[in-house]
Amino acid sequence: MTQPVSSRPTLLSVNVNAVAYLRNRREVPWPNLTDIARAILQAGAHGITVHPRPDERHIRFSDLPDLSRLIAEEFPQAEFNIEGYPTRHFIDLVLENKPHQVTLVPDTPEQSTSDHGWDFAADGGMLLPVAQQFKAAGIRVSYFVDANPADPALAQQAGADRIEFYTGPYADQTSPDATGRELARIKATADAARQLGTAGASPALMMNAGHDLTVDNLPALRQAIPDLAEVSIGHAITADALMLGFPEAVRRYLRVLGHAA
Ligand SMILES: CC(=O)[C@@H](O)[C@H](O)COP(=O)(O)O
Ligand SMILES: NCC(=O)COP(=O)(O)O
Repeated sequence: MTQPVSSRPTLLSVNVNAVAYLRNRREVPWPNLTDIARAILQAGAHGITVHPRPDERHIRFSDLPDLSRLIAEEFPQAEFNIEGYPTRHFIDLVLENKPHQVTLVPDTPEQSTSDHGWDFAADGGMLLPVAQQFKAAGIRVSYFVDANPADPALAQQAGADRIEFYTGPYADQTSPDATGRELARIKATADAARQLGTAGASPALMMNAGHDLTVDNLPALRQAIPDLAEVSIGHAITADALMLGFPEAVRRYLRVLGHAA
């Protein structure tokens, strides 16, 4: 079995959907999404994630140019990651706003939040030309996947540069046994992704993770996947920020992810 390469620190991308949700309660421009994203990046986070949904219930399509410009002009080393289902409108939004990474998620418009990864047997044929279009524009493609060892190879066939583990089933368990079983599934899927790097010409698939991650459930996840490249975290870090402020909340997550912060 291919061993994890190293236990390098995992990068932190902060999802600002929840901040936009709060702003949208009123017809006022605060909390200001750009100012919050700036504070997050100044505190040391490595990137900003947004998941615009078709009803614009949190991220508005008009937020994307502002965030893209903030990163390009003030934090050129940071990563902008846009998540979503690849409708024609979403594809155009991504191409216009040129993030470093697009994470394709199989959510239907009415879904309240993400709750599963791609079914590559059903959707791989549709996804490949979409991935090729993004890659031709210089945008890295990541697919949201369930913990299933068959999926990394299928994701790669569908054009993936990376996969993002859907960590809800791991994070949301309440018994240690069930948590351990979910973690073992993620670990087996990570092993399968690493194997792709040894299978010949195909490059290794790097691994991201996200959904319901917290300072409490991250350490075991990192121990299971020492080469986890990036996590995107929104709901829990925003909850922490309400108590601590974003700069201190970001620094707490950075410490848990192996960074000196
Ligand atoms: C893909 C994923 O797990 C996150 O993007 C999550 O779904 C955030 O979306 P909401 O903020 O709309 O719940
Ligand atoms: N890709 C996952 C993400 O961006 C944030 O998910 P959550 O922390 O809000 O559950």
